[in-house]
Amino acid sequence: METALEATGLTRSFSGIRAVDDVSLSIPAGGVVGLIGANGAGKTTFVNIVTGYLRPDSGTVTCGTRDITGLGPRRIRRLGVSRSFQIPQLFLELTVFENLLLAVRVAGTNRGGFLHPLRPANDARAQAEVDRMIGRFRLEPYRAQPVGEVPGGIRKLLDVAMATVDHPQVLLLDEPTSGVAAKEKFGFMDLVMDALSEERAAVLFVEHDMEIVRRYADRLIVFHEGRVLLDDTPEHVLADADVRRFVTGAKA
Ligand SMILES: Nc1ncnc2c1ncn2[C@@H]1O[C@H](COP(=O)(O)OP(=O)(O)OP(=O)(O)O)[C@@H](O)[C@H]1O
Repeated sequence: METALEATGLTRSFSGIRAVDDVSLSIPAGGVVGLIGANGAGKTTFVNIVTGYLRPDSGTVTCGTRDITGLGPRRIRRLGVSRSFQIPQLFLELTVFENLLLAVRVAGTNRGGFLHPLRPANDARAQAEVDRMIGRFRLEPYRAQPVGEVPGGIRKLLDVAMATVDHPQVLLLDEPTSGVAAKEKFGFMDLVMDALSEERAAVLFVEHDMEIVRRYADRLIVFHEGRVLLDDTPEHVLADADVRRFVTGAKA
């Protein structure tokens, strides 16, 4: 199967502590992979390295056949690896439409070269891409509302939509359901996963909610103290004694 993203031997220390320690993993094109682990296991550090927010001390990251190790976040975004954040990074005074337009400009793979993110909204292609995302993520009712006035769940959805503009090959979602009301989490994930599947993006999502990983991941990777403890089907991983002991806290 074609590989969308591959990390090999990634290592990163902070003050002598190995937050990510010789991690190798791959995400197949179109795959949906969950990443779990206790607090401090290195999940966010891994996502930050892959998306260019942190440099690794050693190791490589490739997207398709392209080596993206150590490139900056914008460059990596343009090469097809995108992310959302645990706490959405949005402009609260701007509308949903305007936030998406900024995301399209920043993603800026746009055939004509780089567009300044704050240029007036006058190019048809960018607006068409925004309209496509508004439809894909069912954001039409909120289109003209300032983001500061929309519900938290809609902000999370908008954050994922902003990460999805311009056809990324791989999306890394950092705790997509944190901040989403418990009764809305499945509806939220159904919408997100359907949209990402339609976009044919591979997904790696960091998640603490085991109901969510069981339902949406077709493979699960477990981090423990910066290393890959297990990489298998959700069924096998969630039944594993070490995973129960170190991560999920469930009794064997
Ligand atoms: N910028 C930093 N400076 C110093 N230490 C850091 C930094 N970022 C992460 N760490 C440390 O690296 C280790 C891994 O942290 P990381 O945030 O990647 O874990 P995590 O699995 O994402 O945890 P959580 O589930 O709580 O978000 C922790 O010991 C953390 O304290």
